Amino acid sequence: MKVLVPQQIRELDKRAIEEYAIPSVLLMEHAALCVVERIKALDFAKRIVIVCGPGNNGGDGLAIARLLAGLENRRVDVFLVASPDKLSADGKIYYEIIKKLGVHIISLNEGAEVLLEEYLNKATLIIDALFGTGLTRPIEGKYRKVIEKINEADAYVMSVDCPSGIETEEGKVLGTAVFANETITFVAPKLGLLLYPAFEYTGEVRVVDIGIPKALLEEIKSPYWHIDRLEMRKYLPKRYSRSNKGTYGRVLAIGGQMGMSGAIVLASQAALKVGAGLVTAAVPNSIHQVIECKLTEVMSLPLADKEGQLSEEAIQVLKPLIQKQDIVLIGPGMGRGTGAEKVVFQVLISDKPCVIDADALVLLKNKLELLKNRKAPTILTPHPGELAALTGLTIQEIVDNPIKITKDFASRYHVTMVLKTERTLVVEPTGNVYINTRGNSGMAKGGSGDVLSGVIAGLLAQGLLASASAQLGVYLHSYAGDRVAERKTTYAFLPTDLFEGIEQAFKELIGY
Ligand SMILES: NC(=O)C1=CN([C@@H]2O[C@H](COP(=O)(O)OP(=O)(O)OC[C@H]3O[C@@H](n4cnc5c(N)ncnc54)[C@H](O)[C@@H]3O)[C@@H](O)[C@H]2O)[C@H](O)CC1
Ligand SMILES: [K+]
Repeated sequence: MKVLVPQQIRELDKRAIEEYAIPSVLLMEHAALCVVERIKALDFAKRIVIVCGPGNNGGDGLAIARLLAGLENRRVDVFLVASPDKLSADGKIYYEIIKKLGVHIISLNEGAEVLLEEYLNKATLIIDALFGTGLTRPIEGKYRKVIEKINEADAYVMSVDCPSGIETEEGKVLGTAVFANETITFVAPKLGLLLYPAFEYTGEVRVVDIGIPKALLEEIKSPYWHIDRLEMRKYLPKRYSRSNKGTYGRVLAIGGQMGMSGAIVLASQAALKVGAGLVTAAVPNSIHQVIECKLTEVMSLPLADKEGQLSEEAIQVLKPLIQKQDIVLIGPGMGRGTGAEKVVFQVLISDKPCVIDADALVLLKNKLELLKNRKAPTILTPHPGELAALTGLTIQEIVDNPIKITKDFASRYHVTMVLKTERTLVVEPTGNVYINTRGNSGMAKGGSGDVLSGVIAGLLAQGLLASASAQLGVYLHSYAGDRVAERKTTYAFLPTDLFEGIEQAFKELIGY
């Protein structure tokens, strides 16, 4: 799904009004209807407090109050944190209506906070309509107090368009912000809502259509996309009744070292698990026996070894072997010795599509020109630490600016990047950015990344484009993680459990 920045939402709004003659108040009414529809689905929402700010977000809140006022068994109280004569034009319309309807409105001037606290404590649902996309400066004074009171209350909090205090372009908290249980956002997901730290405030995000003409939405260009089920279904590689193992691609997975046999086992098994036809794990001789014991369906190959890591001599065997593969995965558990570095060089100069992970990423640092000159599709799967090693930036710089830095790297070296964080990004060389919102803290564990690189490699081997392999891989992996966490909690799951989760992820994606 397309993700937009607030300025684009304003543009859509303006064009809907000017080019389609849709009165702005109609959009507000539509937005309010969507929120009320959701409120009606919440049985506990009997005592509702709506907190309204001065702009159109507050206007939405007043429009919601009008619709709720007509419902039985729901008590509605409105707190207006603005003087009525300074409301937006549409907000004023609703203010006049609800006043006439007899809705209980409390104007929140200095000193009325005690009253607010009293009402919030009795409420079962708080509607946060203080600020939306029009927030321009840090929250201070009475607004800060109101947000603090909302956060202290026990009631369920539903934010209108965004949690108040969140800036919706970069996802920053301006001063303070509402912690919502859910956010109903209008028109499209706003970029900021998907990013850190905002996503810790939004709760579940629901996107609703408020009647902006479809043609306008389709026309508007955005480099940002949310990785969601509908899109991912389209990427599922085809399975043919008339096929054999050669149909689904050969993967060579290079990695492993003494004391790290698990990483390459996980990665190579993951490639097979998502449908690749034939997978070979190429490992240093000293761990080959161990690998043979651990692997059943994956083939293995011992390579020349020096002190438990791959040695330079491994290249003689690897060079012809790479030519027989459809794709190469390199890095999991490989180590960073000089032999490993030579092997990375060999893969880079090959004409095979490849997935580069873990230690191999760090070894790329002095080979960036080779990376840039590759003709075959290349996918890099760093976490911020590995990207820091690759770029010479600090981890903090990457965490503060993940989109820009990953985009710059992807376009400069013509590679598809998968930046692994709690909001994993897939970035194409063209600059398109795909954001994943699934996954959980149970996946922050050694071995998870190895499964991911294997999954992506297995999809790439089946003929998907690099970006599609990366997006679908990230989706399946994080979806699997969420299913596993449901069964085992985020504490007690192991990356090997992801294999079972991947089965569920496929089933639900296919629609079994
Ligand atoms: N197409 C749509 O998506 C529609 C969205 N709607 C809603 O409108 C808001 C955006 O409304 P806008 O009036 O532009 O902004 P806000 O309501 O967020 O507030 C602006 C208001 O607040 C003042 N202000 C800004 N920052 C601060 C601050 N830190 N402290 C105090 N005051 C502040 C600013 O000066 C303005 O006066 C969108 O989110 C939707 O909820 C429409 O209802 C329908 C179409
Ligand atoms: K809000």
